[in-house]
Amino acid sequence: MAKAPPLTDTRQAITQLDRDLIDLLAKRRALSLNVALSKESTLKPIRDVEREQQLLTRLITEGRTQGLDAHYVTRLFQTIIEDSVLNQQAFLAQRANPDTSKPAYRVAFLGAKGAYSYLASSRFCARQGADFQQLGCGTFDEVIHAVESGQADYGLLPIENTSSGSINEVYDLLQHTNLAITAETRIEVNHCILAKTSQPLEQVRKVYGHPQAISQCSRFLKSQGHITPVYCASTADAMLAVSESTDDNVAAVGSEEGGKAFELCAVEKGIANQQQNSSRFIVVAPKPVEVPQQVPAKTTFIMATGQKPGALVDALIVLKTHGINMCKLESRPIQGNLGEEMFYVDVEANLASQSLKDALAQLTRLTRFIKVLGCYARDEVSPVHLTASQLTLPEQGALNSNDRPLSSRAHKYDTTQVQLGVHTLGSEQFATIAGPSEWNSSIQLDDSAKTLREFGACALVAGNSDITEQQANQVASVARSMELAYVSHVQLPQQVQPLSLVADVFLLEANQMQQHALLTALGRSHKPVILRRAHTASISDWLQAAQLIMAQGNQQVILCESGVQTLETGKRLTLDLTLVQQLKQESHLPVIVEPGAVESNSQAIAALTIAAKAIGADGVLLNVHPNAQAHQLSLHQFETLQRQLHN
Ligand SMILES: C=C(O[C@@H]1C=C(C(=O)O)C=C[C@H]1O)C(=O)O
Repeated sequence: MAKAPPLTDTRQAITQLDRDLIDLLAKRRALSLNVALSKESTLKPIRDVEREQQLLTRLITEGRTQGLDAHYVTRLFQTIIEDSVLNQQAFLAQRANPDTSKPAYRVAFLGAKGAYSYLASSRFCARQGADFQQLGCGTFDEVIHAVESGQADYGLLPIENTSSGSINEVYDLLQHTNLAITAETRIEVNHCILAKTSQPLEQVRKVYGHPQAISQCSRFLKSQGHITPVYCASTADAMLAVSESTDDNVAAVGSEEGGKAFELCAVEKGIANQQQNSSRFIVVAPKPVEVPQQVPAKTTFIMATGQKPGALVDALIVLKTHGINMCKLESRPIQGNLGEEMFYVDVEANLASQSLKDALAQLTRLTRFIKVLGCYARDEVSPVHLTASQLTLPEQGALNSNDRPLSSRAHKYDTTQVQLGVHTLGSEQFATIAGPSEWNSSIQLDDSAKTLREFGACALVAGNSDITEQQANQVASVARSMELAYVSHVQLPQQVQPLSLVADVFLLEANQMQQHALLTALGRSHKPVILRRAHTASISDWLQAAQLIMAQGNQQVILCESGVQTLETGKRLTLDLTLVQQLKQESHLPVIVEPGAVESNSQAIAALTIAAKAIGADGVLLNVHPNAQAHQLSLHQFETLQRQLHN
């Protein structure tokens, strides 16, 4: 075997490479400011998605020749591009507002070093290229006062969190200040349990935290019966309380990064109810700013409509007729005017644009009160997404698709039939694949499987993609004893072969549809694959993913429609049943639907299942559990549904 070079030498070489990377990144950033300057004179928008797509596609191809994975290259460059866009925006915004530029900003925020507001403030200053002079405050009121009195240049206030929602106190304060909103900034919130010493979680007795932080982690904290939550005025206060406590078994809720300011260590990470948890902050200043037209802008205004029926609708129609997109609407009681509401509206438009000027003029005629709180640059760069075909390259040895995709009716006319236990999927009969996503005991799993079998299910699916090998074996043996096919989740390419020994069918999560290596490995296996459509993928992306599997040899692909992302805010999905017909015309692959992915209500799940059958789907995938919760059916509801389906 070749001898490894000395560790210190290799590390030195890596350190040097990292330095070069930093140099290169700084050079790239400087160049992007030149681009911003040309866009300033040509009035071209900062964002150029087409250029980003070309750039990513080229980098992916180049990366591949050097053995770098497409997703790795994409992730890296999405981050680089995000920085480049935000940096260009801040640069042009400063040039448009030269009097705001200073070498250092005094920023007032809630709490002290370590708080999320502190992290957001320092990020805001860094983006503007200014030093951060911190002015920690005890309340939101004090933050506003610090800016109004001239003690601070800017105030930073959290306005909403993806998990706990809007921060009412801040909305209420905005009604009474003359400060303007001049910027927004967003930070990822990664809540941890922070203690003075590294210790097992079981030893922690008390957890200090800001009420917002505690509510964002309510599920985790409830599951830890031995921990009592204690409210503090800010996250920084919570950390301070822990660092000054003589009791080692108290802890704080906060970010790992913030905890370092108090020498606290994370004894548990990722404890928020929502995996993706971010907070949006607004920046307030004495004077409003202008946003250059090349920069995507947002404007916030408040209005009180009359109390007659439809007054709010009338106001919103004004935005619609001027082609203005509203991205947030919040209402708060008007203090002192019982029963009256003030509406806070965020729109994606520049205050300098004619359409917003006209809309606001019309609104002043309709409302009893209206005031613009500010216009500022949008702090959001949604990453460009490449299609599956851009992310993948044909593999050597793979079947050549020519111009007839392997999934198409042009390639094969007859519907593909897949054997699932005793059932033939793709035949005239509608198939039911069902099972619990979790179970408490093997008796419960056994009983569930028995009912499912008795009422016509042909395959058992249990657990989720985190299922352990032991659990998979348990489900497989229950399925076998009931003559049900075992549908197994699979996450990684290396699991495909060992799981093939127990699984009858593989099931992919929607977000795995674009995982090239996994699809390739499944294409080489001999077990049918249920391919869920990614929630943002088009039909052609979906069939491309099927092509990838089929090109490796495995022709047994089942398409599973589990909803596409709508244009609604949040993560709302919609299930387009008309698509089943379209798919069945285009493709010979069997199609099943998963209504529980988009509907939480059991009656709606049942109705969608019946509709799916009526429209020609080959089967359904259902989450069935003895103690059914949202998105699930109880065993009894399953039984009723099956009777309806087979009548
Ligand atoms: C730098 C530019 O501006 C933006 C940033 C890009 C980048 O960092 O590569 C690419 C396209 C634009 O969205 C550009 O237009 O070239």
